[in-house]
Amino acid sequence: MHELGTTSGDLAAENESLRARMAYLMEQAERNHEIMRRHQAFDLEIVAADNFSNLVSTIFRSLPTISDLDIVTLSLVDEEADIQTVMNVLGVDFAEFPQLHFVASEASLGFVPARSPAFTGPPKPTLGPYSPALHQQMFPNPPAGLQSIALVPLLRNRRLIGSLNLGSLDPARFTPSMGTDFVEHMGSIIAICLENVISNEMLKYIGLTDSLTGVYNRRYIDRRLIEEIARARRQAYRISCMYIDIDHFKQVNDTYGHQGGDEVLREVATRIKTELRVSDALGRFGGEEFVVLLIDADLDSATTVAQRIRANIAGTPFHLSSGTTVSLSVSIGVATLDDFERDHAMEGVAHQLVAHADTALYQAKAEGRNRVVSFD
Ligand SMILES: Nc1nc2c(ncn2[C@@H]2O[C@H](COP(=O)(O)OP(=O)(O)OP(=O)(O)O)[C@@H](O)[C@H]2O)c(=O)[nH]1
Repeated sequence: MHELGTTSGDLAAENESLRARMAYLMEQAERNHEIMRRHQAFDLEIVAADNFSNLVSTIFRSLPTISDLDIVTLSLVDEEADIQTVMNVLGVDFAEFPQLHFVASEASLGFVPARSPAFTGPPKPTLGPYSPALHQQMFPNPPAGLQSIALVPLLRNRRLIGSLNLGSLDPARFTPSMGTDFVEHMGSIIAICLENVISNEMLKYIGLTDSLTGVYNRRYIDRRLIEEIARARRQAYRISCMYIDIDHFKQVNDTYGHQGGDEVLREVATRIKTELRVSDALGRFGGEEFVVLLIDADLDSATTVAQRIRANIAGTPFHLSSGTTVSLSVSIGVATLDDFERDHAMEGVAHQLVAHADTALYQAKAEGRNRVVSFD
């Protein structure tokens, strides 16, 4: 009897403990389910991001919340700074993303020893304590009290494209003994999304720019002009246009060959750009003609900028890679949008603005070249 009583008491206690364990497991399962649900929602969100800015801002905004992290940063390999060039042209403001930085090589991410011919397998995530000396590059502005970190390699076709860097104030959040499946999965989705948006942005860039000089092409300038006219009307500011043509460019080609001509075109584009504001847009309209849209500039200020460009080109000879030096000049026509044009259709106004600048350019050529003429 006594034994039986003890046994049923034990059973009751065991039952109780099993129930508690069960409840705990259920709670865990629910929590895991919730985490999975949030991560799936995050995956969908980043897959839907249609450009570079949207993708990185989603990562930096959502990942700390859904993964309960204190800092998330991203290091991207950009060997020739192509990604940065393209994103700059497409208007990405990197100042908005202090958690994003670029490195010049895969090796500088630290996953692959710099000189390691023996390296074969893909790099694995690094989990463990945060060390300011080791992780300064990944966390340039770490939160106070950062304790543990996970550096997750971003791989595409066995190529390391970057590193997703996660940090926590909790020392137990990432430890070397932890499994890495979860962060690897996260890294692989982010890597695919990054590669996709970067390729898309590259295509966009190619469609809008001139491959020889890297400045915008005519298609972009035509489209941008319409947008700027609409904005200028709403916000009541002036836009002006410059038509620039290199004088006697045919002689450059005839004397120094097509390659010499191409070098001159690149250098002219670079010099024009140095005289412009970032809000202005420079395009090559084919051959040796460039067009500049000057935003928030009246005829006087546009003419002043044009004179600076003319003086820059005429004042400093061009050094070609063959060792030859060429002296050049440009002729520039300048025109501005007048207030009365506000009532006209935008396409017509855009066309007229460029045509006026072209007429002024024609006059500059007729008057002897190396000069600026304003349309009035
Ligand atoms: N190198 C190079 N030359 C080009 C390119 N596109 C057009 N050209 C050349 O640009 C020259 C334009 O010459 P023209 O239109 O006669 O004018 P110009 O010699 O500059 O004379 P003015 O404009 O009257 O001062 C031609 O020789 C074209 O072959 C290009 O992409 N690269």
